[in-house]
Amino acid sequence: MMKAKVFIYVHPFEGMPTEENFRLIEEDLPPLKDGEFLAEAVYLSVDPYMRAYAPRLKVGETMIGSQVAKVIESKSIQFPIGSYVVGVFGWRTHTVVPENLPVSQFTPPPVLISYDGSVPLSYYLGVLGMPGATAYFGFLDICKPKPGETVVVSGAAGAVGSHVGQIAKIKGCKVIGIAGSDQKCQWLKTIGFDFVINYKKDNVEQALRAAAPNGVDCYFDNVGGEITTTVINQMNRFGRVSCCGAIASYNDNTPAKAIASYNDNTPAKVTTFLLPVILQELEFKGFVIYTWRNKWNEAVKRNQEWMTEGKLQYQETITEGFENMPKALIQLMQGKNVGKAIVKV
Ligand SMILES: NC(=O)C1=CN([C@@H]2O[C@H](COP(=O)(O)OP(=O)(O)OC[C@H]3O[C@@H](n4cnc5c(N)ncnc54)[C@H](OP(=O)(O)O)[C@@H]3O)[C@@H](O)[C@H]2O)C=CC1
Ligand SMILES: C/C=C/C(C)=O
Repeated sequence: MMKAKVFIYVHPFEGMPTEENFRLIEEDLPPLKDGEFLAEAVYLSVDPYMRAYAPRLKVGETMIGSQVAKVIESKSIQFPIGSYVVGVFGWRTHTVVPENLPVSQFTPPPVLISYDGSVPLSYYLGVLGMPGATAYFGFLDICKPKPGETVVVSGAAGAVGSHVGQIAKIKGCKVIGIAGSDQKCQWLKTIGFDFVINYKKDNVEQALRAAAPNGVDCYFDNVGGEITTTVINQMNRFGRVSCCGAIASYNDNTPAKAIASYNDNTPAKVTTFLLPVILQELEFKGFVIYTWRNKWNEAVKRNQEWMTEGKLQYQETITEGFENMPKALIQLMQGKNVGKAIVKV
């Protein structure tokens, strides 16, 4: 009988995730029924939404997450043995998957990868996967950048942010990245960002005024909190804000704190960006990337072309060993990843 290693969510998060929030168990897997396949994880994705989403899980449920897996047994014509698949199977080494897995807002159906060996399989969890599609559609469809415009990206050295900044350069924009270390800022310069701000060291308000003396036209927001208030207060009329993530508040459990500044959790502070939204007539749009599920291939194809053309650089932070999933998530929340965070089984 096949056994799976599985991380379950055993203690609800309070603040930063800890190893105690999870327990590693072994699960006996049943034999396959018609229409099912057995997926063996090769790489697992480590994403901020895991911290944000997990409070919706019941204690004892499998942690949510996606993976690239190899089909090692199959009773499904759609998913033959030897093929590779990307699926939201959770933090598990092995999974029996029905080919018609129920779909929800955060759990798209498993997708076969047309894998030719030209890039590592892990890229399908990053630049050629969900974060790559997030950068592509979340920036182009919502910010609608024009050549010559000034674009600010927060969380700039992460999987999504580093990609958005490079698309903005491809589109002829001036790009300012905000990230949490000098090492990250240095890397952003090497991949083409025009200006960088280390929000842990610099005065963001002043540094942004210096980098964008004519104001900001597009803001791709990965973090929320005080950085967002600061950027929105420097936006030009008819500017566009793509509200992608709010990681600055993911470790706060109370809704009031979750929308307020991460430094000064007074709910009143949140109103300080509503006036510029109104007076500058800004477009402010939140999104969940799976809404673009039916156009996914457009992003994969374009991102692949940009990589081949040398216009899109990509970096991963890879942690070895399935048992290190909790550690990798904690490190991501601490800002220790550069580019896409991945666990190799
Ligand atoms: N709407 C959607 O459909 C999607 C949304 N997202 C969101 O996009 C954002 C980026 O995701 P992704 O690129 O995968 O993750 P990243 O690779 O950017 O990793 C997270 C980074 O966030 C930064 N960070 C952590 N805490 C804070 C804080 N308090 N304030 C500012 N920055 C912080 C850290 O970098 P640093 O050292 O710079 O602090 C850390 O490395 C997340 O908010 C995520 O939830 C992602 C995918 C889809
Ligand atoms: C699909 C991912 C969503 C967030 C908020 O990270």
